[in-house]
Amino acid sequence: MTPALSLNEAAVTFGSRTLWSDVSFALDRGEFLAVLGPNGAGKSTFLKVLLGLQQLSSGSAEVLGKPVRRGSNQVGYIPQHHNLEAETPLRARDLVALGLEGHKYGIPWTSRISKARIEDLLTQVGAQEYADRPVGLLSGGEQQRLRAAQALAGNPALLLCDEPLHSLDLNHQRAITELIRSQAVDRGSAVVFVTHEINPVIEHVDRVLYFARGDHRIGSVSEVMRSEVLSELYQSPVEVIEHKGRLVVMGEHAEGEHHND
Ligand SMILES: Nc1ncnc2c1ncn2[C@@H]1O[C@H](COP(=O)(O)OP(=O)(O)OP(=O)(O)O)[C@@H](O)[C@H]1O
Repeated sequence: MTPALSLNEAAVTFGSRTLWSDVSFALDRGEFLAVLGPNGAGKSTFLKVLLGLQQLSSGSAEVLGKPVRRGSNQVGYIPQHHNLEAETPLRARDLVALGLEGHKYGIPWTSRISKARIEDLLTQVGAQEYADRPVGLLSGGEQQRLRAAQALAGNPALLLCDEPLHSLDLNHQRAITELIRSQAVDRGSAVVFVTHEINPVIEHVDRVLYFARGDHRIGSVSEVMRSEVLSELYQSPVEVIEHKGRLVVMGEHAEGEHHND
């Protein structure tokens, strides 16, 4: 079967800085990839490449066997959290409906099936009680739950998530994680999940892509999240400790603390 996503010797360079290079792997339908790394390592840029918003400096990237392009309805995206303007003229349920294919033609396509899908998603993210309120008046966490529902509304083959649990309380972290997991397992979407904290999703993760210092590692959680692997990647001592099923990574450095040129 054609992979949901494949990269071949992909690299992004800004001026003299190589953000990352030589990234080659394929992600199958139903696979859950966690993307980790310190601030500025290039995680969001990786998602931008897959959204067709950032050109590769070299190599290639394909979604469902075709070169990446902007605005593909096969790709769902939960952006990094930011608050919507207070006067945004949309109700919560309209924001979710925008995730359906029909919005491309101006008006959300609200057949009975799509209405049912929207109601279902609103329930799953716990947004029923504020479904008719203006989105700009909702809290950051409430808006974030709607963004997750919106990204899933079109049943994307590839779901890209940029820190989707940010600003959510524990209960809603679990609800959104479960929604994303079921999109992968029950509907066969590939998931690329950028996060600073692997523990909330660790049981669902098939592979980890870890960026640091212009380099990367990819593999299963137990292959990548090891002291010797991350110490080599950071080129300084990093210790990975497992405690009651949680991973604690000690000694990680922010990207700004070194120069990789
Ligand atoms: N268009 C651009 N031109 C120049 N530099 C850029 C551009 N886009 C991103 N960068 C730089 O590339 C680096 C990686 O940014 P990116 O947002 O991908 O990091 P990140 O790993 O997602 O970080 P964070 O964890 O802080 O969200 C940053 O230093 C950023 O300033």
